[in-house]
Amino acid sequence: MADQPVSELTTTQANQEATQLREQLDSWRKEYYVQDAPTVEDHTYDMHYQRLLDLEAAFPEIVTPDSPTQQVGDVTLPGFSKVTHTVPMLSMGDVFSIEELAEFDARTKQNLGQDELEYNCELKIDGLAISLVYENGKFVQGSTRGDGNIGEDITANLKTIKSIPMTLTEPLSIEVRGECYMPKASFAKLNERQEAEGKTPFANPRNAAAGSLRQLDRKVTADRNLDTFIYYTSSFEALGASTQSEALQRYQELGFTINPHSRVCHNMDEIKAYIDEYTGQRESLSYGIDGIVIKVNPVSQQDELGNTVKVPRWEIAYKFPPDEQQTVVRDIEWTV
Ligand SMILES: CC(C)(C)c1nc(N2CCN(c3ncccn3)CC2)c2cc(C(N)=O)c(N)nc2n1
Repeated sequence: MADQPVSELTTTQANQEATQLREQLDSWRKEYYVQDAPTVEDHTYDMHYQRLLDLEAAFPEIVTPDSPTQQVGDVTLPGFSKVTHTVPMLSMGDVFSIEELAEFDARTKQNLGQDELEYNCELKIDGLAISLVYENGKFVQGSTRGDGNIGEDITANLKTIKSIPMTLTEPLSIEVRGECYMPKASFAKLNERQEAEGKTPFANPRNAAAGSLRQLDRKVTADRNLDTFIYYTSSFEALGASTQSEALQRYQELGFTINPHSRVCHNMDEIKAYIDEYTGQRESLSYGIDGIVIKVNPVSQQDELGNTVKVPRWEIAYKFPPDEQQTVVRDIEWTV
């Protein structure tokens, strides 16, 4: 039935197929949103969702109020209230080769009318983005990135993470962002326990961190040994920093944990050296990284470049090739 054109179906047939689709979609949503362990690609989910939309459009009488098509917007888990990010949490443009990175460098120089730029290079931590809000130096709210505009309030869970300060060293009212991640050693221990208890192991540290953060029971989160690196604030004026590298120092002074491997680079050669160094160190780091983030260092130039609808023009993520091809791609790169 599923591949029969909707126009050839009877109402009964459409209703039967729609009911099956709703059950299938609901179970996939539960895997994705509740267990953080999806078993199908987004594309598969989207194809079935579109089929249900087509059926319900052709046969409006079969629509049910609990149909996934009737739940508007991003589904938040029961028990987590929504948080609207006052400054949207943008995503990141990404490139997969040094050549594309050189194009980003050339384009950015041209946009700024400069022939030399200062970048801040950072490891791209493989965790999930969080937002932390402080009022007069007190932690008041924490949330997930969600869809960039609306996330889930996970304040109680974030309070169990040792690297998140409840009080800053200065009474600032700021919102900061960073990556919450699970160290590799904690991930291995957690999966041993999952298997020992007959539970499904997590696919990777990122899923484990997401699943641990979005636990309704904060005691479970507390037991997962999560950690954070802070890298951004939407309240730059409150910070008193004029570059990304100075801002990182300020986050540390305020009591946050920052990643110790950031480096100011002045040209593509220095950026390439940084990428090569940390491509080689990847396995030895105690946490997962999936690339390098290159940011224009002066905030004034970041503001001048601005953002597109989805991503800042002043930063790019260089993504490592997927593990299985890593050695092959790396060899080719060495001959370049
Ligand atoms: C604030 C900016 C936009 C410059 C920014 N955004 C980031 N991200 C955005 C996209 N994010 C995202 N997440 C889920 C879906 C789409 N985008 C996840 C964080 C950064 C992530 C890392 C990292 N991982 O180590 C980092 N050192 N710096 C970042 N800087």
